[in-house]
Amino acid sequence: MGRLVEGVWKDEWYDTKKSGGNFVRSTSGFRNWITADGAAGPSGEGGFKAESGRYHLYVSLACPWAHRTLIFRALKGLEEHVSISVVHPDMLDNGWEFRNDFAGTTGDSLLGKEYLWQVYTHVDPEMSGRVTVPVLYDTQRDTIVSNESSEIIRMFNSAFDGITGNRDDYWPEPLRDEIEAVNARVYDTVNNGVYKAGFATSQEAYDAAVHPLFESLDWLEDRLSRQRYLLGGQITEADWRLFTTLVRFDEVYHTHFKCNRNFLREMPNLWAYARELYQVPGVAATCVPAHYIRHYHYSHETVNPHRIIPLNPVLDWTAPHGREALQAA
Ligand SMILES: N[C@@H](CCC(=O)N[C@@H](CS)C(=O)NCC(=O)O)C(=O)O
Repeated sequence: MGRLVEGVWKDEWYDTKKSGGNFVRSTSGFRNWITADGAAGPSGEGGFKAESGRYHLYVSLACPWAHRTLIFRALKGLEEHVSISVVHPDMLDNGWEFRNDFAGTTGDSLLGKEYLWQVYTHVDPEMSGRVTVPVLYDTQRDTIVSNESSEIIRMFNSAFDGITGNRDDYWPEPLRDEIEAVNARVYDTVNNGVYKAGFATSQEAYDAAVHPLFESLDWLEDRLSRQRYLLGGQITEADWRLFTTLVRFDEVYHTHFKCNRNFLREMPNLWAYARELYQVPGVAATCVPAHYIRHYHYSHETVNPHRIIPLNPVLDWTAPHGREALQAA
Protein backbone atom coordinates (compact mmCIF):
# COMPACT_ATOMS: atom_id res chain seq x y z
CA MET A 1 0.00 0.00 0.00
CA GLY A 2 1.40 3.39 -0.86
CA ARG A 3 1.34 6.29 -3.27
CA LEU A 4 3.34 7.99 -5.98
CA VAL A 5 5.15 11.22 -5.19
CA GLU A 6 6.52 12.88 -8.35
CA GLY A 7 6.88 9.51 -10.03
CA VAL A 8 8.51 7.77 -7.04
CA TRP A 9 6.67 5.00 -5.17
CA LYS A 10 6.36 5.62 -1.39
CA ASP A 11 5.14 2.81 0.80
CA GLU A 12 2.75 4.35 3.32
CA TRP A 13 -0.69 3.45 4.75
CA TYR A 14 -3.63 5.88 4.78
CA ASP A 15 -2.82 8.64 7.26
CA THR A 16 -5.91 8.95 9.48
CA LYS A 17 -4.12 11.06 12.12
CA LYS A 18 -4.71 14.24 10.17
CA SER A 19 -8.43 13.49 9.87
CA GLY A 20 -9.44 12.54 13.43
CA GLY A 21 -9.29 8.80 12.82
CA ASN A 22 -11.46 9.08 9.69
CA PHE A 23 -10.66 7.36 6.40
CA VAL A 24 -10.91 9.88 3.54
CA ARG A 25 -10.96 8.45 0.00
CA SER A 26 -8.99 10.52 -2.55
CA THR A 27 -10.46 11.61 -5.86
CA SER A 28 -9.44 9.96 -9.12
CA GLY A 29 -6.95 11.73 -11.40
CA PHE A 30 -7.76 10.59 -14.96
CA ARG A 31 -11.21 11.71 -16.05
CA ASN A 32 -11.48 11.42 -19.84
CA TRP A 33 -14.40 9.67 -21.54
CA ILE A 34 -14.71 7.15 -24.34
CA THR A 35 -17.58 8.30 -26.54
CA ALA A 36 -19.20 6.84 -29.67
CA ASP A 37 -17.66 9.48 -31.95
CA GLY A 38 -14.59 10.51 -29.94
CA ALA A 39 -16.05 13.87 -28.86
CA ALA A 40 -15.05 15.01 -25.38
CA GLY A 41 -17.28 13.75 -22.55
CA PRO A 42 -18.39 15.61 -19.43
CA SER A 43 -14.77 15.98 -18.27
CA GLY A 44 -11.24 15.65 -19.63
CA GLU A 45 -10.31 15.79 -23.30
CA GLY A 46 -11.72 14.27 -26.48
CA GLY A 47 -10.13 11.78 -28.87
CA PHE A 48 -11.21 8.54 -27.21
CA LYS A 49 -13.55 7.01 -29.78
CA ALA A 50 -15.23 3.69 -29.00
CA GLU A 51 -13.41 1.06 -31.05
CA SER A 52 -13.21 -2.70 -30.68
CA GLY A 53 -9.86 -3.91 -29.29
CA ARG A 54 -8.52 -0.42 -28.56
CA TYR A 55 -9.07 -0.28 -24.79
CA HIS A 56 -7.79 -2.38 -21.90
CA LEU A 57 -9.14 -2.53 -18.37
CA TYR A 58 -6.90 -3.14 -15.33
CA VAL A 59 -8.93 -4.59 -12.44
CA SER A 60 -8.74 -6.34 -9.14
CA LEU A 61 -11.38 -9.02 -8.59
CA ALA A 62 -11.31 -8.01 -4.92
CA CYS A 63 -12.19 -4.36 -5.42
CA PRO A 64 -15.85 -3.31 -5.37
CA TRP A 65 -15.17 -0.26 -7.58
CA ALA A 66 -13.39 -2.33 -10.23
CA HIS A 67 -16.13 -4.93 -9.91
CA ARG A 68 -18.71 -2.42 -11.19
CA THR A 69 -16.75 -2.01 -14.41
CA LEU A 70 -16.46 -5.78 -14.90
CA ILE A 71 -20.23 -6.15 -14.42
CA PHE A 72 -20.93 -3.49 -17.06
CA ARG A 73 -18.38 -5.07 -19.40
CA ALA A 74 -20.28 -8.36 -19.06
CA LEU A 75 -23.82 -6.94 -19.23
CA LYS A 76 -23.05 -4.79 -22.27
CA GLY A 77 -21.38 -7.53 -24.29
CA LEU A 78 -17.96 -5.86 -24.17
CA GLU A 79 -15.85 -8.88 -23.25
CA GLU A 80 -14.61 -9.39 -26.79
CA HIS A 81 -14.04 -5.65 -27.32
CA VAL A 82 -12.29 -4.53 -24.10
CA SER A 83 -9.50 -6.80 -22.83
CA ILE A 84 -8.51 -7.04 -19.15
CA SER A 85 -5.60 -7.65 -16.80
CA VAL A 86 -6.32 -8.92 -13.29
CA VAL A 87 -3.95 -7.98 -10.44
CA HIS A 88 -2.96 -10.25 -7.57
CA PRO A 89 -5.29 -9.99 -4.54
CA ASP A 90 -2.47 -9.09 -2.12
CA MET A 91 -1.91 -5.34 -2.03
CA LEU A 92 1.32 -4.99 -0.04
CA ASP A 93 4.42 -2.75 0.00
CA ASN A 94 4.35 -2.19 -3.75
CA GLY A 95 0.61 -1.70 -4.00
CA TRP A 96 -1.24 -3.73 -6.63
CA GLU A 97 1.04 -6.32 -8.25
CA PHE A 98 0.87 -8.36 -11.43
CA ARG A 99 2.17 -11.51 -9.71
CA ASN A 100 0.69 -14.54 -11.36
CA ASP A 101 0.63 -17.10 -8.55
CA PHE A 102 -3.06 -16.96 -7.61
CA ALA A 103 -5.92 -18.45 -9.63
CA GLY A 104 -7.69 -15.84 -11.73
CA THR A 105 -4.74 -13.42 -12.03
CA THR A 106 -3.38 -12.61 -15.49
CA GLY A 107 -0.22 -10.56 -15.05
CA ASP A 108 -0.05 -7.33 -17.05
CA SER A 109 -1.08 -8.69 -20.43
CA LEU A 110 -0.76 -5.27 -22.08
CA LEU A 111 2.43 -3.53 -20.95
CA GLY A 112 4.16 -6.37 -19.08
CA LYS A 113 4.73 -4.29 -15.93
CA GLU A 114 5.38 -5.78 -12.50
CA TYR A 115 3.35 -3.29 -10.45
CA LEU A 116 0.31 -1.16 -11.23
CA TRP A 117 2.15 2.03 -10.21
CA GLN A 118 4.43 1.43 -13.21
CA VAL A 119 1.40 1.67 -15.51
CA TYR A 120 0.70 5.09 -14.01
CA THR A 121 4.32 6.28 -14.34
CA HIS A 122 4.45 4.87 -17.89
CA VAL A 123 1.77 7.43 -18.71
CA ASP A 124 3.01 10.23 -16.44
CA PRO A 125 6.59 9.82 -15.16
CA GLU A 126 6.04 12.69 -12.68
CA MET A 127 2.68 11.50 -11.39
CA SER A 128 1.73 12.08 -7.76
CA GLY A 129 -1.25 10.43 -6.09
CA ARG A 130 -2.81 7.10 -5.24
CA VAL A 131 -2.53 4.17 -7.59
CA THR A 132 -5.97 2.60 -7.78
CA VAL A 133 -7.96 0.09 -9.78
CA PRO A 134 -9.88 0.17 -12.04
CA VAL A 135 -7.76 1.76 -14.79
CA LEU A 136 -9.14 2.09 -18.32
CA TYR A 137 -6.22 2.24 -20.74
CA ASP A 138 -6.09 3.41 -24.37
CA THR A 139 -3.65 1.23 -26.33
CA GLN A 140 -3.71 3.62 -29.28
CA ARG A 141 -2.71 6.82 -27.49
CA ASP A 142 -0.79 4.87 -24.85
CA THR A 143 -2.45 6.67 -21.98
CA ILE A 144 -4.99 6.25 -19.20
CA VAL A 145 -8.50 7.26 -20.21
CA SER A 146 -10.01 7.08 -16.74
CA ASN A 147 -9.50 5.63 -13.29
CA GLU A 148 -12.94 6.57 -11.99
CA SER A 149 -15.29 3.59 -11.93
CA SER A 150 -18.52 5.61 -11.71
CA GLU A 151 -17.61 7.21 -15.04
CA ILE A 152 -16.25 4.06 -16.69
CA ILE A 153 -19.60 2.32 -16.14
CA ARG A 154 -21.41 5.21 -17.83
CA MET A 155 -19.06 4.96 -20.81
CA PHE A 156 -19.65 1.22 -21.03
CA ASN A 157 -23.41 1.78 -20.69
CA SER A 158 -23.68 3.50 -24.06
CA ALA A 159 -20.44 4.39 -25.92
CA PHE A 160 -20.02 1.00 -27.61
CA ASP A 161 -23.71 0.42 -28.46
CA GLY A 162 -23.07 0.99 -32.17
CA ILE A 163 -20.39 -1.73 -32.13
CA THR A 164 -22.14 -4.33 -29.97
CA GLY A 165 -25.77 -3.61 -30.87
CA ASN A 166 -26.50 -4.00 -27.14
CA ARG A 167 -28.73 -1.05 -26.20
CA ASP A 168 -29.60 -2.10 -22.64
CA ASP A 169 -29.68 1.13 -20.67
CA TYR A 170 -28.80 1.24 -16.98
CA TRP A 171 -28.83 5.04 -16.85
CA PRO A 172 -32.14 5.94 -18.47
CA GLU A 173 -32.77 9.63 -18.93
CA PRO A 174 -36.09 9.90 -17.02
CA LEU A 175 -34.61 8.24 -13.92
CA ARG A 176 -31.28 10.07 -13.78
CA ASP A 177 -32.11 12.52 -10.98
CA GLU A 178 -33.49 9.77 -8.78
CA ILE A 179 -30.55 7.48 -9.59
CA GLU A 180 -28.14 10.25 -8.55
CA ALA A 181 -30.01 10.75 -5.27
CA VAL A 182 -29.94 7.02 -4.42
CA ASN A 183 -26.30 6.75 -5.52
CA ALA A 184 -25.29 9.64 -3.28
CA ARG A 185 -26.68 8.01 -0.13
CA VAL A 186 -25.52 4.51 -1.08
CA TYR A 187 -22.01 5.73 -1.94
CA ASP A 188 -21.47 7.72 1.22
CA THR A 189 -23.03 5.38 3.77
CA VAL A 190 -22.78 1.92 2.18
CA ASN A 191 -20.10 1.59 -0.55
CA ASN A 192 -17.68 3.90 1.20
CA GLY A 193 -19.41 3.54 4.59
CA VAL A 194 -18.02 0.04 5.11
CA TYR A 195 -14.50 1.38 4.43
CA LYS A 196 -15.00 4.31 6.80
CA ALA A 197 -16.07 1.87 9.53
CA GLY A 198 -13.31 -0.62 8.76
CA PHE A 199 -10.42 1.85 8.46
CA ALA A 200 -11.51 4.07 11.37
CA THR A 201 -8.79 4.52 13.96
CA SER A 202 -10.99 6.14 16.62
CA GLN A 203 -14.24 5.00 18.24
CA GLU A 204 -15.88 8.26 17.13
CA ALA A 205 -14.95 7.72 13.49
CA TYR A 206 -16.20 4.12 13.61
CA ASP A 207 -19.49 5.14 15.27
CA ALA A 208 -19.97 7.93 12.74
CA ALA A 209 -19.75 5.39 9.91
CA VAL A 210 -21.39 2.23 11.24
CA HIS A 211 -24.69 3.78 12.36
CA PRO A 212 -25.43 5.52 9.04
CA LEU A 213 -24.44 2.29 7.26
CA PHE A 214 -27.10 0.24 9.06
CA GLU A 215 -29.67 3.06 8.84
CA SER A 216 -29.18 2.93 5.08
CA LEU A 217 -29.39 -0.86 4.97
CA ASP A 218 -32.69 -0.62 6.93
CA TRP A 219 -33.92 2.01 4.46
CA LEU A 220 -32.96 -0.24 1.54
CA GLU A 221 -34.50 -3.31 3.16
CA ASP A 222 -37.79 -1.42 3.50
CA ARG A 223 -37.63 0.00 -0.03
CA LEU A 224 -36.96 -3.45 -1.47
CA SER A 225 -39.92 -4.94 0.42
CA ARG A 226 -42.15 -2.82 -1.85
CA GLN A 227 -40.30 -2.71 -5.16
CA ARG A 228 -38.16 -5.14 -7.08
CA TYR A 229 -35.18 -2.83 -7.74
CA LEU A 230 -33.95 0.45 -6.25
CA LEU A 231 -35.67 2.59 -8.86
CA GLY A 232 -38.80 0.43 -9.30
CA GLY A 233 -39.34 -2.26 -11.92
CA GLN A 234 -36.11 -1.90 -13.89
CA ILE A 235 -32.46 -2.59 -13.04
CA THR A 236 -30.32 0.55 -13.17
CA GLU A 237 -26.73 1.43 -12.37
CA ALA A 238 -27.87 2.21 -8.81
CA ASP A 239 -28.51 -1.52 -8.31
CA TRP A 240 -25.12 -2.56 -9.65
CA ARG A 241 -23.35 0.04 -7.52
CA LEU A 242 -25.05 -1.33 -4.40
CA PHE A 243 -24.55 -4.96 -5.43
CA THR A 244 -20.75 -4.95 -5.32
CA THR A 245 -20.84 -4.00 -1.64
CA LEU A 246 -23.62 -6.48 -0.80
CA VAL A 247 -21.82 -9.40 -2.45
CA ARG A 248 -18.79 -8.83 -0.16
CA PHE A 249 -20.79 -8.07 2.96
CA ASP A 250 -21.03 -11.31 4.94
CA GLU A 251 -17.58 -12.63 4.06
CA VAL A 252 -15.60 -9.42 4.42
CA TYR A 253 -17.30 -6.31 5.73
CA HIS A 254 -19.26 -7.94 8.55
CA THR A 255 -16.22 -9.30 10.35
CA HIS A 256 -13.09 -7.68 8.93
CA PHE A 257 -14.58 -4.16 8.78
CA LYS A 258 -16.69 -4.62 11.99
CA CYS A 259 -19.97 -3.94 10.18
CA ASN A 260 -21.60 -6.53 12.38
CA ARG A 261 -25.02 -5.42 13.53
CA ASN A 262 -26.40 -7.87 10.95
CA PHE A 263 -25.32 -10.16 8.20
CA LEU A 264 -26.77 -9.49 4.75
CA ARG A 265 -28.37 -12.92 4.91
CA GLU A 266 -30.43 -11.76 7.91
CA MET A 267 -32.11 -9.01 5.89
CA PRO A 268 -34.57 -11.00 3.76
CA ASN A 269 -35.40 -8.45 1.05
CA LEU A 270 -31.84 -7.26 0.55
CA TRP A 271 -30.52 -10.81 0.52
CA ALA A 272 -33.09 -12.02 -2.04
CA TYR A 273 -32.51 -8.87 -4.14
CA ALA A 274 -28.74 -9.41 -4.07
CA ARG A 275 -29.22 -13.04 -5.14
CA GLU A 276 -31.41 -11.95 -8.03
CA LEU A 277 -28.73 -9.55 -9.27
CA TYR A 278 -26.09 -12.27 -8.86
CA GLN A 279 -28.23 -14.55 -11.06
CA VAL A 280 -28.45 -12.06 -13.95
CA PRO A 281 -26.58 -13.77 -16.82
CA GLY A 282 -22.89 -12.84 -16.88
CA VAL A 283 -22.73 -11.47 -13.34
CA ALA A 284 -21.83 -14.59 -11.33
CA ALA A 285 -18.57 -14.99 -13.27
CA THR A 286 -17.48 -11.52 -12.11
CA CYS A 287 -17.92 -12.46 -8.42
CA VAL A 288 -14.79 -14.20 -7.16
CA PRO A 289 -14.89 -14.63 -3.36
CA ALA A 290 -11.38 -16.14 -3.26
CA HIS A 291 -9.98 -12.77 -4.38
CA TYR A 292 -11.94 -10.56 -2.02
CA ILE A 293 -11.61 -12.81 1.01
CA ARG A 294 -7.85 -13.01 0.47
CA HIS A 295 -7.34 -9.35 -0.43
CA TYR A 296 -8.97 -7.70 2.53
CA HIS A 297 -7.78 -10.06 5.25
CA TYR A 298 -4.24 -10.39 3.90
CA SER A 299 -3.54 -6.84 2.72
CA HIS A 300 -4.85 -4.73 5.58
CA GLU A 301 -2.15 -5.33 8.16
CA THR A 302 -3.40 -2.52 10.41
CA VAL A 303 -6.86 -4.13 10.57
CA ASN A 304 -5.80 -7.80 10.69
CA PRO A 305 -2.13 -7.89 11.81
CA HIS A 306 -1.75 -11.68 11.81
CA ARG A 307 -3.27 -12.02 8.34
CA ILE A 308 -5.43 -14.92 9.44
CA ILE A 309 -8.13 -15.66 6.89
CA PRO A 310 -11.33 -16.58 8.76
CA LEU A 311 -13.46 -19.62 8.08
CA ASN A 312 -16.45 -18.31 6.20
CA PRO A 313 -19.95 -19.73 5.81
CA VAL A 314 -20.78 -20.98 2.35
CA LEU A 315 -23.61 -18.82 1.04
CA ASP A 316 -25.94 -20.14 -1.65
CA TRP A 317 -26.17 -17.28 -4.15
CA THR A 318 -28.00 -19.52 -6.58
CA ALA A 319 -31.00 -20.19 -4.29
CA PRO A 320 -34.34 -19.03 -5.78
CA HIS A 321 -34.95 -15.34 -5.02
CA GLY A 322 -38.72 -15.15 -5.52
CA ARG A 323 -38.57 -11.44 -6.43
CA GLU A 324 -40.75 -11.73 -9.55
CA ALA A 325 -43.86 -11.16 -7.39
CA LEU A 326 -42.75 -7.57 -6.81
CA GLN A 327 -42.52 -6.74 -10.51
CA ALA A 328 -45.87 -4.92 -10.63
CA ALA A 329 -44.87 -2.69 -7.74
N1 LIG B 1 -12.77 6.46 -7.03
C1 LIG B 1 -12.16 5.25 -7.40
C2 LIG B 1 -11.78 4.44 -6.19
C3 LIG B 1 -11.08 3.19 -6.55
C4 LIG B 1 -10.33 2.60 -5.32
O1 LIG B 1 -10.26 3.22 -4.25
N2 LIG B 1 -9.77 1.38 -5.50
C5 LIG B 1 -9.03 0.75 -4.42
C6 LIG B 1 -9.23 -0.75 -4.42
S1 LIG B 1 -10.77 -1.27 -3.77
C7 LIG B 1 -7.55 0.93 -4.65
O2 LIG B 1 -7.04 0.64 -5.72
N3 LIG B 1 -6.85 1.40 -3.62
C8 LIG B 1 -5.45 1.55 -3.63
C9 LIG B 1 -5.00 2.74 -2.83
O3 LIG B 1 -5.86 3.52 -2.38
O4 LIG B 1 -3.81 2.90 -2.67
C10 LIG B 1 -13.15 4.50 -8.30
O5 LIG B 1 -14.30 4.32 -7.90
O6 LIG B 1 -12.74 4.12 -9.38
